[in-house]
Amino acid sequence: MVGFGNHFASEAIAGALPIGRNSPQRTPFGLYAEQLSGTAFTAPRTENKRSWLYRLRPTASHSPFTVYENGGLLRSAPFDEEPASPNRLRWDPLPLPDRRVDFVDGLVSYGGNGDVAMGAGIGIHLYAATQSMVDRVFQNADGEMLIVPQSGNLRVVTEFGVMTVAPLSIALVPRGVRFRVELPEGPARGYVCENYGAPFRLPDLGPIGSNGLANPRDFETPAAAFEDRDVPTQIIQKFMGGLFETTIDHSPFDVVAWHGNLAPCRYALRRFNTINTVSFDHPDPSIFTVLTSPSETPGTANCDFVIFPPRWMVAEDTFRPPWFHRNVMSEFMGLIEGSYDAKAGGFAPGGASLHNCMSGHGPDRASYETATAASLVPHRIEGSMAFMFESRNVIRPTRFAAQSPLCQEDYDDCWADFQKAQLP
Ligand SMILES: O=C(O)Cc1cc(O)ccc1O
Ligand SMILES: [Fe+2]
Repeated sequence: MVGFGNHFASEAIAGALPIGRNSPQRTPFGLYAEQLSGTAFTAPRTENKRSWLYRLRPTASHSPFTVYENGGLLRSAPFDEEPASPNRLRWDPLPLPDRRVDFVDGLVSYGGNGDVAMGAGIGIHLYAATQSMVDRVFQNADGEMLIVPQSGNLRVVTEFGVMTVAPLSIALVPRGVRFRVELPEGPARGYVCENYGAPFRLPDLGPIGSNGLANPRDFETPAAAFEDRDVPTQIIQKFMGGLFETTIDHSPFDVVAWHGNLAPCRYALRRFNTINTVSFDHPDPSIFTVLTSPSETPGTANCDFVIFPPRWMVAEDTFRPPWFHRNVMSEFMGLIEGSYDAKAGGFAPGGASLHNCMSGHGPDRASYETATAASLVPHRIEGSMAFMFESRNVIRPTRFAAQSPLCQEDYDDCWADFQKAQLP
């Protein structure tokens, strides 16, 4: 079903969805009606998100959660394992584990900001998984999950239905929605932005007008699909930064029908309507925002999800790659495929970089030299997809990220030995 944030109605069995009311005295087939809220009941109508789920058994029926110790590298805000540092960081790609690890156990946190307890900030994770989740599901009370596959297809089974998500697509799973990640074609790797703050939404378009960037109808939400499987199923819940587990005696993907505007969706990044200069100068990358999680300060995002898709570069008398800059916002970047126009080397698909508040960065020396010498004919950037999680607050690396051998010790060298400008 298409449309970002639309009000959908879907039933996997005809007649399962109550008509004209949410909670009739007796529901069709004796299904259990359950409301899932994504915003406060009293949030303004334009922001309000909730869905009604009609399921074989109530979610409420379960025994207490106990601590889940997976010894893994998943961390949460506040990110205070390492002292804050203004240094620029870049990482080689995260290798696939040589053992059997699923999506949940394969999450490795690189950093983040804010505080889960305050519902503010983000957690940034990479995943590297070699096996499907089997009879276990994940539920995140701390935030919604923006999943950015880099290699390997994911089959994301959710309470609302099933989505196949391939590299160059993203999936957005709302806070609290249970899901299971299967790897239908083998190992998978990618990035996750765990958003503790306001749910991601489409950015305003201002003078761009009523179309462009990510168009609402290109977001796809699965139709209702359910499992009627009475097998022990482990629920792993992330709550206030910790992982907890309980086991129920059936699949929680037992939602036969649902309606509402809170639901998972996927989006193919190649559908992005990239808008850029047709005259001169390199515009600010906000022109490439796919989704934004606003903060309380207008125009100052808790997180922007920004992509750098294939596009024509036509700017005249312009240094075309990203310029040198110092940004009040903090920038975590990843690369899905190809190469990035500000970095001639060292930023590989599956790798990552972090340029925090006021840290000088920009084109490396090789990119600078190429771009200042290039003939400014129309040029197409092809086969490349970088992205950025850009946040109003400093992104603190985890101990793993700061101390891992993947962290490139020589990153600063890419900006060494620029020739001094020559005055007349
Ligand atoms: O630092 C980066 O590479 C991201 C970025 C890209 C761009 O086109 C302009 C500014 C910016 O921060
Ligand atoms: Fe930048």
